[in-house]
Amino acid sequence: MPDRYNPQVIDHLVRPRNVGELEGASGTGESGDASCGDVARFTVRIAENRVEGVRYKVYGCAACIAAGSALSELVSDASLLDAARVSGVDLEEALGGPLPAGKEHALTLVLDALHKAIEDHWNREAGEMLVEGYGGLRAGTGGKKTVVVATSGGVDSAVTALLMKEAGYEVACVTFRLHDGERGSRSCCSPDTVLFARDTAHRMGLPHFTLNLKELFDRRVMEDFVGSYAEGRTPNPCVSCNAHVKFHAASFLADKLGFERVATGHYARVVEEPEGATMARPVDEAKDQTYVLWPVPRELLARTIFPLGEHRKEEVRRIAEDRGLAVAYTPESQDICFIPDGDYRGFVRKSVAAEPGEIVDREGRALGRHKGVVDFTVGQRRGIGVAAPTPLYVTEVRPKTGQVVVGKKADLETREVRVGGLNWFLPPERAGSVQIRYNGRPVPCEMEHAEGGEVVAHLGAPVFGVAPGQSAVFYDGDKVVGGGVVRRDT
Ligand SMILES: Nc1ncnc2c1ncn2[C@@H]1O[C@H](COP(=O)(O)OP(=O)(O)OP(=O)(O)O)[C@@H](O)[C@H]1O
Repeated sequence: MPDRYNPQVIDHLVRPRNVGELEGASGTGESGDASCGDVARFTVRIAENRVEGVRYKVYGCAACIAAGSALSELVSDASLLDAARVSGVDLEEALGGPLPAGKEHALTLVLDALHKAIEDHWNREAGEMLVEGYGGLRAGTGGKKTVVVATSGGVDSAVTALLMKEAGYEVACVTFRLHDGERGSRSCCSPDTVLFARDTAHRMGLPHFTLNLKELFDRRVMEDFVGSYAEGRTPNPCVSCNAHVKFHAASFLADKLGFERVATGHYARVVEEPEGATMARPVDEAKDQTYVLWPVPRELLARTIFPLGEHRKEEVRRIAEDRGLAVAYTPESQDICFIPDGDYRGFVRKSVAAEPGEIVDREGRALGRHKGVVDFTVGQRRGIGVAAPTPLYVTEVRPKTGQVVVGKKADLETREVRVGGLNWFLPPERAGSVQIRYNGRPVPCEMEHAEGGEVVAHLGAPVFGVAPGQSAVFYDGDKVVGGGVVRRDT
């Protein structure tokens, strides 16, 4: 590492390019803060996926000023995809080689400011999509080999992007800012998920974009999660995210870039049936995510690729290792991404005022008191707080009266389930079995149509502890016929 600046750095210092603020910018981004000591600000004007104009300002060290200047030069008049592909290594090259020790952060700082400006551009383009979700759903034609890959900074999505690239696709990566609980959203200098995902994309030579979906995620996923507990339902936030957020946002970006397909690192397969695209269980049964993917709209599924559906998790890690991806060793993600400590009751309690109420048996006899229905779900055994000779289970939560009903395990037995909010990939008549838990086994079922477009599934074997709000997913062998949400009463 050199102990002084290269001539290229000095040149950018003496004659900084593109300094200032752009009039009529379509995006503005800032990175760094007073605690880092350096702040970089980029303004960009993007039209028809080209960077028509770029200006930057830096308050900070000489390395940051020179890096800002060099970056602005690299992306000026470039296609948006090329601009989003510029990596720290490219920038270093433009500056004549490595910066002196302790100055490398300049590269990350200015790149982050540029990417935030592009993110701001998308935010302005997206408008309502960032709050309501994307409405322009359509299938890809499958003609052009172009794909937007949703990358989260983990091994699965990184390998997805790599496999798509190796299959001859033109790939653009996108990372969504979903909530503040994720690693990152802090300063540019912290180990941030977005920075990591970007760096991973750049190391594969791929462009990377960021979309801020916090408001959409808050409305469609977190509020639903909290509200469900308050109403005595058992929500699945991954299902709501797949229903409204990830796939829609990836499709929005694909449409803006003129790309045909979208891909994620989910373990599932898309298969063609005479009726159209449907989903099937993946090769790696232990990683099967079809249970949480049922609400993906059919139009979107038709443009979706799940390359990991053909691989086992061990292979995915091996591919990452073989290709030298740093993500090869990232840990498995936790259950609920926005509750990193796993204390979801605590999370819900912060948002809803819990009212105390009665614990009763099936006949309505009071057995004790509780501090709020939000603390209970159907099937729960622990933490009921009532002594009994045989184990007690929560068999029903009644939010209106504040009652929690408890009983024996046998009382949890369910033989029929009413399901609404349905999304079908195949004709409902093809459903031969239904799965009602993420890690549950499918049980044979017969379907009866009910009022309001809902169905009642008559189960061929009893299922214990079915809670309203859970997903019920119908299968024909390993194919997903459709899915919906368990209603309170049959
Ligand atoms: N914040 C995010 N931004 C972009 N894509 C995301 C994000 N979170 C999840 N995804 C996409 O959804 C897929 C499944 O998400 P899940 O939370 O199950 O991650 P995962 O199996 O741990 O995958 P990974 O190893 O890629 O993090 C990811 O592989 C990725 O394609």
